[in-house]
Amino acid sequence: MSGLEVSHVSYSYAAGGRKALDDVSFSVAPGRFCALLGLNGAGKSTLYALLTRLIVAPEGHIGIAGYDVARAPLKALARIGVVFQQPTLDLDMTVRRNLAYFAGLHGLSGRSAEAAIDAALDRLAMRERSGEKVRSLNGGHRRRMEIARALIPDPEVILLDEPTVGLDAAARRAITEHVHQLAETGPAVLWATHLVDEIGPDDQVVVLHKGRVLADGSAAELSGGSTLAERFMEMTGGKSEEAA
Ligand SMILES: Nc1ncnc2c1ncn2[C@@H]1O[C@H](COP(=O)(O)OP(=O)(O)OP(=O)(O)O)[C@@H](O)[C@H]1O
Repeated sequence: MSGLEVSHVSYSYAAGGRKALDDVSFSVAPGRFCALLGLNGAGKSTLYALLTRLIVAPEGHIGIAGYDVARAPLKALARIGVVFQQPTLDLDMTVRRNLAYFAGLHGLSGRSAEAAIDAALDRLAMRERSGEKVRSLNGGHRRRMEIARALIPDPEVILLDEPTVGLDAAARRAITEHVHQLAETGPAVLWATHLVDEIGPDDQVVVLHKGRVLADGSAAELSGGSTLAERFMEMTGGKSEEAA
């Protein structure tokens, strides 16, 4: 299987210190939407930093589209689309200029860049906004634009780190639906969240708590006879690292 593979990954920020990630293993198949469900401090952002090689895992294996992130980092990273928690847009450029700049970073220019930009904007229903300055967009449209940007290199794995933070309910729903539809077109999607209402019954769910994987299965399987929210509360005690 390609897609995303994480195997026995551990990480501590300080030598000998507490593990932010402790023997984490799971995989996401192509075409799957996987929610990485965890409270504050669970280790979600640390995992994303390792997947994107912002930091390097001393232990374990990370595979992206069949490439080992440690042994073939350029090939692996070229197949990832990332939406980080903090927006990174130039507010005074138009949507299209922002995307064109990013396309250039990926070696695309001219007609191939335009085609990739149009296709990405269409997938997020954002084409009609392409001439607007980012500053004039609302939070939901800015986020959609960042997701469109992540699609430009036609990634096989898409990583989103709590992409709905700060958005209202309608924008949250729209983005969640768009990304579920995206997964159906082929890429493996990893969506970090602490909000169970962003997860559908057929989605894969990996529950991360205090650096460990507590559960991995479909939302329906994990819910059992109760709701996913109840099961998540039972597993974690509803307490984040900060609150504990
Ligand atoms: N740069 C850092 N230096 C030291 N410890 C860190 C650093 N970043 C995170 N941690 C610790 O690592 C653990 C995991 O944090 P991480 O940010 O990965 O969790 P998270 O699930 O992304 O939480 P949040 O939703 O709050 O971002 C926490 O105990 C956190 O305090």
